Amino acid sequence: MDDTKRTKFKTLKCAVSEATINAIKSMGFKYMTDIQAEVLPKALDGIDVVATAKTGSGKTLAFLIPAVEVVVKQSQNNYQGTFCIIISPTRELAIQTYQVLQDIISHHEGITSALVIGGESRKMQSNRLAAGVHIVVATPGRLFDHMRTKEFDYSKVQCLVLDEADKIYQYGFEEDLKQIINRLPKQRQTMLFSATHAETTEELIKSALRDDLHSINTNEDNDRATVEGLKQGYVICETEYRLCWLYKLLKKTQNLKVMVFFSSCKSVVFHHEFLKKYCNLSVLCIHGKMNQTDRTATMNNFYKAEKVALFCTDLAARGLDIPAVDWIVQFDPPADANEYIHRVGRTARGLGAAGHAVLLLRPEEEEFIEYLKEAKIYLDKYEFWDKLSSLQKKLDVALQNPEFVKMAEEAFEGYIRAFEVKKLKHVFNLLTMDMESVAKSFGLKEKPDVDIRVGFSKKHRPRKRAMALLTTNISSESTKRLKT
Ligand SMILES: Nc1ncnc2c1ncn2[C@@H]1O[C@H](COP(=O)(O)OP(=O)(O)OP(=O)(O)O)[C@@H](O)[C@H]1O
Repeated sequence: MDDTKRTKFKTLKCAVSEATINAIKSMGFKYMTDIQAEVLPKALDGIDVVATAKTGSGKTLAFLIPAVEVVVKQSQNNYQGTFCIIISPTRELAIQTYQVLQDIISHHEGITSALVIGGESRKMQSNRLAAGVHIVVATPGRLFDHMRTKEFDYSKVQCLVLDEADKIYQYGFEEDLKQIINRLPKQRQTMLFSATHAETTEELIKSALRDDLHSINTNEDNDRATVEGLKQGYVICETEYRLCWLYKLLKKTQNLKVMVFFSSCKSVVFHHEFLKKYCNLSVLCIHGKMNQTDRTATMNNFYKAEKVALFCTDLAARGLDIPAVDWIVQFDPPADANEYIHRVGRTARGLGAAGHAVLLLRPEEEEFIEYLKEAKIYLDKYEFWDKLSSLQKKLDVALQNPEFVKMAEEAFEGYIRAFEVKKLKHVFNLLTMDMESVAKSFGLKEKPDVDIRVGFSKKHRPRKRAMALLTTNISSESTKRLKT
């Protein structure tokens, strides 16, 4: 859309304080994005809102502006206390939202805020909360911990924002969130934001929002699910050459900012160790097993970097707004279309932005492209490079280190386990997977001794049907193959 057809933030002057308008101006924004133009008038009127809009469409300001204005309205009354809570599914997203909030409130006098996330000092957070900060940005687990203490008085909360609502459930915070919602004052405004809509969101809407809510979905009118500025394609690669393909890609993109998605922490660790230490490439990594200090430091480095690759799990896929990411590489396939959308949403963000994405698939997985088409995601087929460098010598050096061998074996296991939880079993088929080739793709000469039928972690335990398949229906041949 050309800017002349867009609505200016200035038009909100009657409902938004001058300080907020000035803050938006200093952030460099003049026109509202579609979702902002739809949400802001309603939300500023105190109406409950459910908003679904593409990644990078500007949802953060669509809820932060009304949240700040709730506090501004209080300035005439008794100004002490927590009036707004914003809940994010991941610590990184909470940190980012908190930073944007600081940009807005820096133009206001006396509005206070706190960041309440896991991995950081409870005592310090508790002191901030006891002081009655106006706006709290939090992850659900830690927020609920504080709500069970006497120090945190949340009885004045008038506005609750649930950002990336479907993911809050998916990350296992369902119970915490239910308890939080039950404890908060019933007379409040609730806003729920997401880029994709999951069934669980419906349940949440029923339990947390008022009946006269306003529902906005700027995705519905579009004939494609991803943003216009994104050029996206896929590459078919034989399993055993996957690592060589990644190496070549990183060599070719050395002057760019790239995010590479993996399905397990262990896979991130293995690929990071090999490509950084043994291939001398410039690579960062982030995953859920790292401590919070390292996670934050890595994200800060990646924010600032102009050219580097970040290896990550889907922890980093949601909501993060990193400047100028050139390429999104999905080295391991996403679980479904929603996850695809969130991953590629880390590039081509904001009005008129551009970016690239590539999805790597094994030949058996090509049907996934049809499935994406049904979800209005259209990918070009990219040519595979005919020449890949052999990494065997480098791998042989690395494999002399027993710790590296352990990393490779764990990454192998992590890769397979990720398939257990994928819904599209006929596309991501564990039963027909050639485990020898998978082992080779982790540099291993032989399949490690991993029995994928036992020792399922709770999170990865397959549903009854899948378990029955694994234990009874499969032929002895495939049993042998599975018991790698
Ligand atoms: N009105 C605007 N004009 C121009 N750029 C904007 C505007 N509003 C937000 N942006 C920029 O667009 C980018 C994406 O915004 P934001 O992070 O809020 O997207 P989002 O919809 O929350 O995405 P996701 O679903 O991935 O979390 C940010 O860099 C932000 O600064």
